[in-house]
Amino acid sequence: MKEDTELLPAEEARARTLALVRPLPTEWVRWEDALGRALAEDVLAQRTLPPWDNSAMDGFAVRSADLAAPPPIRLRVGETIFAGQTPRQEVHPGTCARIMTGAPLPPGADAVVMRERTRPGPDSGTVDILEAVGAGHFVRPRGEDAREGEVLLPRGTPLGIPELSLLLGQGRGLVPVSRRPRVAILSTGDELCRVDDPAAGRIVDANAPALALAVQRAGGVPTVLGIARDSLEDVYRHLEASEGHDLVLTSAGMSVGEHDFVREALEKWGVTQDFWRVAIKPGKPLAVGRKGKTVYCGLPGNPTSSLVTFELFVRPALRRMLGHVDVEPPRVPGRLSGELKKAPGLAHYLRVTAEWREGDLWASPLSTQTSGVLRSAASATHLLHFPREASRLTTGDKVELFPLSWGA
Ligand SMILES: Nc1nc2c(c(=O)[nH]1)N[C@H]1C(S)=C(S)[C@@H](COP(=O)(O)OP(=O)(O)OC[C@H]3O[C@@H](n4cnc5c(N)ncnc54)[C@H](O)[C@@H]3O)O[C@H]1N2
Ligand code: MOO
Repeated sequence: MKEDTELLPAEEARARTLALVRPLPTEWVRWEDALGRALAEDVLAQRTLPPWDNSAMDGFAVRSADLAAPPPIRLRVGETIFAGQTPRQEVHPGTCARIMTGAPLPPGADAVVMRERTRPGPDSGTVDILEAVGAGHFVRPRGEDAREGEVLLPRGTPLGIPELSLLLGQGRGLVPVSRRPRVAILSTGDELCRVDDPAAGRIVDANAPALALAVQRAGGVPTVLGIARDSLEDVYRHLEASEGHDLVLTSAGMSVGEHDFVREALEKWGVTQDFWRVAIKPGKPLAVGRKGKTVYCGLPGNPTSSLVTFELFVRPALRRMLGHVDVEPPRVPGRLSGELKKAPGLAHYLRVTAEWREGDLWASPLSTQTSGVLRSAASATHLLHFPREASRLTTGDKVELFPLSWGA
């Protein structure tokens, strides 16, 4: 890979990463597997919902014209209509029907008076209506939720619970979505051992499992390829198992140390590097490239750096593969609680805890911000963006906060 000493601004690095990925091919999945994914096609309504005008309340279906006189107005009560029944009688002038929520409005009626606004009449079979209501009152009109043939939800719609409920209401248990990205994860480092095979003097590989969880939470299917030793040959040998994946994440070996072989191994494996090194802290030595349809992200080894770069670059790429339209990391306005200083040049993404106070989200940076420390990532709720060229922020300054997707 070509040495490139230019540091890319984070926004540009994200745009270039996103330019390498496309939504993956469509598959039809059952609703249980669709939550959090995005619609791969426009979905048309195949039924009109509600299928008929129906009552929004338990009460009486009336002719609004009967209620022109000052209340109380006495009406004769005909049939009782429950949800799921078909009315058998027309409501004639001077009469009404007892009706339950969801039951179809009987012919002749054009409004519903809720039960609490009535009282039984003196004669059985009569009711006194205590309020005058206009046509349409407490009537849920036919087609209010959906009309057959119209676009119910457009392609790219994120499938949350109401969207899936809407599709289920249409009788659709199968949903078109982009297939889940297959993501290979490779840790590198002579110092590493596996968590189920710990060795004295070694560092347990926490990055690959953490990234696997992050991939899973983002909607991808992770495969951990193991731990490669710090040699060109061993990293290359492990990369052979990355064939057939949509995305490959490597961890560590990205810097300029004498054991940092990952970029060289990626180049030998045939990956064309798009960029290396981003003007951010943590996460500066990130590299992104492509081989065929597979995108390779070389993440820095420090555990916090690997999670932050996942959040800022990898997760948006996974979201695009999953067919989401809105893929930028979400951000919210906040205010800084505290003082911050740095040299211009790198944008810092600080681990903060944020709480709502007096109408603002106040962010307090956690005391340790070094990339090697995971403790502060563990208690952080947001990342605070301290812009590249800024050198000082003080209490009350407006800041951009990135809510973290990695927490519980
Ligand atoms: N001369 C320079 N040195 C460094 C620079 C630089 O610009 N010039 N950049 C620093 C930055 S920033 C970072 S970030 C790190 C990234 O280094 P690498 O990606 O090469 O990662 P390593 O050096 O191999 O490891 C860093 C650190 O993380 C631990 N680690 C690695 N893998 C795992 C894992 N799977 N699970 C848990 N912990 C892991 C590793 O033991 C090291 O402590 O480079 C700086 N240096
Ligand atoms: O950018 Mo590195 O990720 O500070 O430690």
